[in-house]
Amino acid sequence: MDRIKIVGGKPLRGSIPISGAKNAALPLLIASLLTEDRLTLKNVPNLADVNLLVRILRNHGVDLAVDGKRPGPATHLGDTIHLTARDIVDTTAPYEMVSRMRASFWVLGPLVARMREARVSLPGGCAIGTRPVDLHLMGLKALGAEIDIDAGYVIARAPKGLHGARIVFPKVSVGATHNVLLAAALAKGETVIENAAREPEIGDVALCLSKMGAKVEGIGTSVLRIQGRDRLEGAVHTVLPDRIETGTFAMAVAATGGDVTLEGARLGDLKTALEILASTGTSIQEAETGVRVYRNGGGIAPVSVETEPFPGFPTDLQAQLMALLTRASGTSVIRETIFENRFMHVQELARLGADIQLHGDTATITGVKTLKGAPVMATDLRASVSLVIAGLAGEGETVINRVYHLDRGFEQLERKLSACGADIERIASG
Ligand SMILES: CC(=O)N[C@H]1[C@@H](OP(=O)(O)OP(=O)(O)OC[C@H]2O[C@@H](n3ccc(=O)[nH]c3=O)[C@H](O)[C@@H]2O)O[C@H](CO)[C@@H](O)[C@@H]1O
Ligand SMILES: C=C(OP(=O)(O)O)C(=O)O
Repeated sequence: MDRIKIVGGKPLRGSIPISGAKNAALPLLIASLLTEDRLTLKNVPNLADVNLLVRILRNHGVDLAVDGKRPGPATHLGDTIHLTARDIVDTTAPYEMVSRMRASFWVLGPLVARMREARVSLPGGCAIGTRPVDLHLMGLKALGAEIDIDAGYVIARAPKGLHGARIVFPKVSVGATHNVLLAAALAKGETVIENAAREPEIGDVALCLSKMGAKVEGIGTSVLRIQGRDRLEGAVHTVLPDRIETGTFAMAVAATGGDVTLEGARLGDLKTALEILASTGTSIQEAETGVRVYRNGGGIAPVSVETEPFPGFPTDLQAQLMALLTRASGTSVIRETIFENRFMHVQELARLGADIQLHGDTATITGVKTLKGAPVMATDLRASVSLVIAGLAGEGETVINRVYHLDRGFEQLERKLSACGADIERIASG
C-alpha cells in the first residue's frame, strides 16, 4: 500500500488549481442513467471514487468515452467524459461495488425511474457514522416506488412508473435529496422537495437536469420544485469547483503560513468556512482567478465551531480545521452535529502531539506550540487530509499509511502541494 511522506515546516507559496467537485461529479455521472442520449461532463476529477462509479455505470450498460490525459499534470482542468446509456442492461448495483462508496447508492432513484425496477446494495462510504438510508427510501416511496429489503439489497419497483409528489424531509440529507431529485426528473408531473439540502453540489445537479429538459425551480433554496419529463435529453455540463478541496488547501496555508491562490475556487460556495478561517487570523481575498489565502506571521487564534448543513460550516472540513487549531494560541471547541463518529483523526493527531479532549459530539482542542512528525494512519477521506495538514505544519517527518482514502477524493494532492514548496512525496508500495 502506498504511503505519503512529509517533512514539515515549509510555508506554502504559489498557486493550486482546484479540481472539479467529487461530490457533484458523482451524482452528475449518475444522471447519465436518465437519458438514452449523450451526457457530456467536463472538469471531472480523476479520483478513485469517480473511477469506481464509472465501473458501476458500465455494469448497468453505460457507454463511456474519456477525452484528455489521465493522469494529467497538476494544472490540467479535469477530464471530459461522454456517457451514453442507450440501453440499461442490468438494473442491479452489486454489493462488491456499492459497499465501497456512498454515492453509488444514488443510482437507485434514476434506475427505478427509467427501468421501473432496481436492485441496489445497501451502501458503504466513509466509516463516520451509521449512515442510514431511510430518507432516500421515504422519498422514493412517495414517488410511487414499492421498496423491499432482501439480503442486503434494496429492491425498488414501480410497474407503472414514478409520479410526482410532495416530500417533506424530516432532516436535511444531501444523498436523499440527490436520489429523489434525480428520480423526480423522470417522474410524471411535479415533485416538491421541502427541507431539501442546499449544498452547491445539489444546485449543480439541478442545473444539469434542467439542461436535460426537467424544469427545476428553487435551486439553492430548501424547496425544490421539479417538473418531471417522460424523456430527458443529452446535455453538456461542467462540474463546479470542489469547495471541500478549496477549504482544505486554505486550511493548509493557514496552518503552514504562506500565500497561495486557489485557482478557479468560488468564494461564495464556502463563505462560512472562510469566515471562520479569517477569524483564526488568516487573510482571504477574492482574486481575479480564484481565491487568495495568506498568513505571513502572526499566530493562529482559537475558534468555536459547529458543523451544519450548507450554508453552515461543512462537516467535510471539520477534521482539517481541527488540524489547524491544534497549534492555535488558546482553546478551541468543535461540535460535530452531522455524523456521530467523525473524530477518527483525533487519535492520529494526538500522535503528532496534539492536545484534544473528546466528550460525545464535542472536541476541545488546546493549542500546542509545535507538532512533531510521526507515523500515522489514514482512516477516512477527510481525516486523512487533516493528517497531511498537521504533517505540513509540524516539525520533522510524518509518514501517512493507507493513503487510498486520500485518493478517493483528492486529485494530485502531492503534486499540487509540492508545486507550492511542500516537502511531500508518495512512497509507492512494493
Ligand atoms: C458523496 C457525498 O456527497 N457525500 C457527502 C454527503 O453524504 P451523505 O449524503 O451520506 O450525507 P447526508 O446529508 O445524507 O447525511 C446527513 C445526516 O443525515 C443522516 N441520514 C441521511 C440519510 C438518511 O436516509 N437518513 C439519515 O438519517 C446521516 O446519518 C447524517 O447524520 O453529505 C455529507 C453531509 O454534508 C457529506 O459529509 C458527504 O461528503
Ligand atoms: C464523507 C465523504 O464521502 P462519502 O459520503 O462518499 O463517504 C466525503 O466526501 O467527505
